Amino acid sequence: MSATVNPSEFLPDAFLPPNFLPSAPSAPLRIPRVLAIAGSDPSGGAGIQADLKSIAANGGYGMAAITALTAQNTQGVRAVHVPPAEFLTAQLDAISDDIGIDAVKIGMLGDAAVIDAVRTWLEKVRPAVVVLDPVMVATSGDRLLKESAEAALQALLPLADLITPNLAELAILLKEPVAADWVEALEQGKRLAALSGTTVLVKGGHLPGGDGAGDGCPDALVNTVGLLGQETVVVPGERIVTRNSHGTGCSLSSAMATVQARVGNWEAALREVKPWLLGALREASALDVGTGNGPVHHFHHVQDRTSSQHSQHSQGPAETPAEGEFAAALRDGAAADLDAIYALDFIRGLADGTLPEHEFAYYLAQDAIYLNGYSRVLARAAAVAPTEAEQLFWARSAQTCLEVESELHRSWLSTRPAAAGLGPVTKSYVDHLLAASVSGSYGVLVAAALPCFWLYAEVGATLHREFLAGGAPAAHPYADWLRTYADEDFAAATRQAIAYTDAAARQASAGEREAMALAFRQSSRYEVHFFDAPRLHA
Ligand SMILES: Nc1ncnc2c1ncn2[C@@H]1O[C@H](COP(=O)(O)OP(=O)(O)O)[C@@H](O)[C@H]1O
Ligand SMILES: Cc1ncc(COP(=O)(O)O)c(N)n1
Repeated sequence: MSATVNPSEFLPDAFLPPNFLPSAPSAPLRIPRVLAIAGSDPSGGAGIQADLKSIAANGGYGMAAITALTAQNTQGVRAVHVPPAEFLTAQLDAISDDIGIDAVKIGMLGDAAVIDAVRTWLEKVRPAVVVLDPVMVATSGDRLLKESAEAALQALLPLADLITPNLAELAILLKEPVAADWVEALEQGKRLAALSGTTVLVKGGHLPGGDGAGDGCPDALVNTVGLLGQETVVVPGERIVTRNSHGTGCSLSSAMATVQARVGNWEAALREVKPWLLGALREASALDVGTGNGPVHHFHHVQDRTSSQHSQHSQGPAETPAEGEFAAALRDGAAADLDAIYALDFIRGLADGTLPEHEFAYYLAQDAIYLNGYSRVLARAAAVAPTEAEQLFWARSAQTCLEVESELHRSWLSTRPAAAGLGPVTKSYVDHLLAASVSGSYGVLVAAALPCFWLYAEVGATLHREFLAGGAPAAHPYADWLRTYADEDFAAATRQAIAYTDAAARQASAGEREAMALAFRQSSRYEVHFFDAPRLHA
C-alpha cells in the first residue's frame, strides 16, 4: 500500500456532490431533475402524485409524463383510462427536447403500446439513471397493467438501472410462486438480477412476520454486474404497524431515483431513503385522508408549520425532549452494541496481547482510510452547522482526524507490511456516513457521526483502564497503542459532540429525530462490525 491514502479509492468523483469537496464549500447542492413516467392517482397517495411529492421531499425537481389516468381513492381503483401512446411520446419529447434529465422513475405503464413508447424514448434519450417500478397490481388488488403486457414489461427491464418489484411482482416476473420468506425473496431477487442484467431492490413490505426477517421490514440491493461492493446489500428496517401504506412503492422508487442522481451510489441512496420512508409511514397518522389504505406523509421531516394541530395527532415522539434526554436514549440504545464490542475476539486480543499482528495491521490500515472519509463528513457538518461555535468544533475535529490519519501512516503503518486496500466494512460505514452527510439534515449528519466519538471513547477508556489495572506491562505487544487511548482532549470533544447532537434533536421535528436515532443506531452497528472486520477480512 502507498504511504498516503487516495480518497478517490472510496470516493469516486461521481459520488461526491459538487459542494462536498472542500474546494467549493459554499456552492449550492445540485437539484437533480427527475422525471416520473407513471399513472395518475387523483387521491394523491400513489402514482405520479406520490412521485412528485417524493422527489421534492428528497431534494429533487420533479417532472411528470402521465401514462394513464385512474379513478381511485384509498379504498381501491374504480376505472383506468390509458390515452393513446402517441400522446405519451409527445409529453416525453416535449420534456427531453428542452430539459436535461438527471433521473427517470417509471411506474404504472398500463399496456404494451405504452411500454413500446417508453422503450423507444429511453433508447433515444438514454437517461443516466433509470429506476423501474414494475407496477402490475395495486395494493387493493386491482390490475394496473394488462396481463397481455407482462412480456413487454419483462423485455423493458434491461433498460433500467434499478428495478423495484414487490414480492408479488417479483414472482410474476420470474413466473414463480410468491416467496414465502426473506431468504427465498433474496434468492428470487438474484434470479431476476441475473435474468435482466440489472440491479434489483428486493422489498420486505409484504413479508409475513416471523420468517427470519424477525419483526422488521428489510430491503436489499441484489446485483450481478459488479456495481456494489457485495452481491447483496441488506438494509434492515423497523416494521411500522399501519394501514397507511398506499403508495410506498411509488414513493420509494422516486426517492431512489432522486437520491441516486445526487449521490451516485445505490447503497448510499437506499441508506438515505429508508429512514425517510420509515418516518413517512410512522407519521402517516398525522394525515386525515380517506377511510381505506391511506397515504404516507412525504414531508414529515420538514419543520411543521402547523405544529399545534399536528401534535394532536401524534403524541410522545412529537414532543421536544428535555435537555440530555435524546442523548441518554441514544446511549441506552447503544448499550447492546458496546457489549458486543467488548465480547469481540479483536478487543479481547488487543487487551491481553494475543491479537495476531496481521489483524492489528489490517485494523490500523482500515482506520486510516476510515479517518480520511470521516474527516470529510465532519467538514460537511462544519459547512452546515447552525452556529459558529459548532462550525468551529466540527472543522477542528475534521482537521484532527486528518492529523491522526497522517500520524498513523508516519508511525504505525510505516513499519507494517502493506495491508489490504479499502475493506468492505470500511466502505459500508463511510458510505452510510456520506449518505447522512447529504441527507439535508444537520441533525442526521451529526447523529451518524457521533458513535465514532462516543463508542470509540468508551471502548478506549475501558481498554486503557484494564491495561493500567494489569500493571501496564511494557512487554505487552500493544502497550504503545493502548497508552494512546487515554486522551482527555478526545474525551472532552466527545462530550461536546454529544451535547451538540442533543441540541440538534431538540430543534428537530419528530420525524427528523427518528431519522437521527436511526442514523446513530446504524453507525453504532458499524462500530461493532469495524472492530470485527480484521478477524474476517485481514
Ligand atoms: N409496514 C411497513 N413498515 C416499514 N416499512 C415498510 C412497511 N411496508 C412497506 N415498507 C417499505 O416500503 C417500501 C415499499 O415496499 P412494499 O410495500 O413491499 O412495496 P409496494 O408498495 O410496491 O407493494 C419498502 O422500502 C418497504 O420496506
Ligand atoms: C397510478 C398508480 N400507480 C401505482 C400504484 C401502486 O401503488 P403502491 O405503491 O401502493 O403499490 C397505484 N395504486 N396507482
